[in-house]
Amino acid sequence: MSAQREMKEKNPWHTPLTIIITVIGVIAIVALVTVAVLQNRPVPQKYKYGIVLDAGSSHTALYIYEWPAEKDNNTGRVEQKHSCKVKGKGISSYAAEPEKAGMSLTECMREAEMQVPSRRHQETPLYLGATAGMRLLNIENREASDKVFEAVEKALQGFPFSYQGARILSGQEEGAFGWVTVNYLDDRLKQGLETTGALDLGGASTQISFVPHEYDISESPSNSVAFRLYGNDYNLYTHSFLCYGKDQVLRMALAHQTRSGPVTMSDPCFHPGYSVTRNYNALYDSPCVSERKPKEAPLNFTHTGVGNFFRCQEVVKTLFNFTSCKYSRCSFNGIFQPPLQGSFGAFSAYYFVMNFLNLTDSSIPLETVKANLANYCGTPWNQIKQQHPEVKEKYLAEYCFSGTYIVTLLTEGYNFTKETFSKIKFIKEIKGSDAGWTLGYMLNLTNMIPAEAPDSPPLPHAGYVSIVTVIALLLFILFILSLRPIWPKCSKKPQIV
Ligand SMILES: Nc1nc2c(ncn2[C@@H]2O[C@H](COP(=O)(O)OP(=O)(O)O)[C@@H](O)[C@H]2O)c(=O)[nH]1
Repeated sequence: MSAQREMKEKNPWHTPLTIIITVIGVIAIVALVTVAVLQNRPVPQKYKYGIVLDAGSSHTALYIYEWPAEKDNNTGRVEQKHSCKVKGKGISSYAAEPEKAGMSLTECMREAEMQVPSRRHQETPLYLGATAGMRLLNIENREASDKVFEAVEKALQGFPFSYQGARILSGQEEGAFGWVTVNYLDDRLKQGLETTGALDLGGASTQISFVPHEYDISESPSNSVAFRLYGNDYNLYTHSFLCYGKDQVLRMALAHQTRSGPVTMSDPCFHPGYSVTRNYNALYDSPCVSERKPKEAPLNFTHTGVGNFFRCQEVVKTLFNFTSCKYSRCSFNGIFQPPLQGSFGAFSAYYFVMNFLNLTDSSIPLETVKANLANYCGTPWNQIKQQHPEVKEKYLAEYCFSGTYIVTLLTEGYNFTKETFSKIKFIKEIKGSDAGWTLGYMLNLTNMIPAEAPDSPPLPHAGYVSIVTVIALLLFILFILSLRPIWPKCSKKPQIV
């Protein structure tokens, strides 16, 4: 009994100093790990927002973008949260009644108020960018264009967002920002990968943008945009062809075929059996065709379809001028274009048309695309209407023309061959965000893409916590080992000193 008590008293583990040191050691380690975990735990995500209105020639669309609030210092990913198609036509069509241009935006703006949390309203930038429709109105009637902008500004300022202005984008900006959007969404910029070219087809203009190999920038400075993004330099070639969007090019095709002012016109770009009455004044009411208006023409003409893809291609080809080129090489209309490079993303009306025609699959050879179009154009109008009762007649009637124009523009205009044609991907969106200039525009205006690569933390959160835990455990084991001289000896019999 007394020997046992003596053993207890002499057990070095039971000295008050050892107990205190052990307890402090354990508490310190637990505290260290807890602080590391708590400090670095993922907090519930908070977002910031930006709104861009794309005032196109045929319609206006509103896009809401969001990105993690704590990472707006250039590292957070910006994504499209919501989009809204404004009912009615593009703002340029309200030249005669500008207030209605402003009013037309109200419904989508109200949606935006609901989509963006109210505590973020005041800090959310709101931009409106107008493209070729307003470029044309500005050429045609400057005063009317200014009035439309006044009405739109007034309407937008009535909403609680941080209004940053409405302006017409230059064709160069439209092309370049479309390219930024596609490559940003594909993560090509941050990773410094080879970039994808961008092909955008609107109603009133069309853009081509890509980074060429060995491009001599001095040849045509107006077609070049230099960027430094995430530490990489890009020399982008871009060109916007005003009047070569699909609605204006259709006007040009109709103008070409009615230049003698006939009463009836047979059009290979429309289906056999198609027939509508068109008004000469309405057709020629655009700067893209106004100079071609026949001197003498009746009020109306009957537009009938013949449905012949190859003859339609001949009509479309007459709209491109291949005769003069003062550069080493040109696309058409005397515009410089370096050799095509790499893969391309084709969006906007390229996608609408090719998707309707079931021709978005890049593995379909160019020859098959043409054969399918020839077959489609030759199908009687009645049959087409029966097959697609859900599609708006205006769109439906024009797919033969638009498809023929797309193929002709790409091959004859931009010089895509049967090999390079397969490098075009017809896309609507990338990772949930629509392809188009709006995202690139906002990223640029909010400085969300830095010129230099941002410093990234050396370790991700999980790695950091694991390392702290492992080090803490090692320290604890080391501490226990350091107490070895005072460990009790291992023996069956209690040792009595
Ligand atoms: N088939 C089809 N065409 C569309 C649709 N939405 C727009 N478009 C057409 O696509 C073209 C692009 O229009 P828009 O963006 O307003 O032109 P931009 O301002 O010249 O770039 C126009 O010819 C529109 O008629 C759609 O949902 N389906």
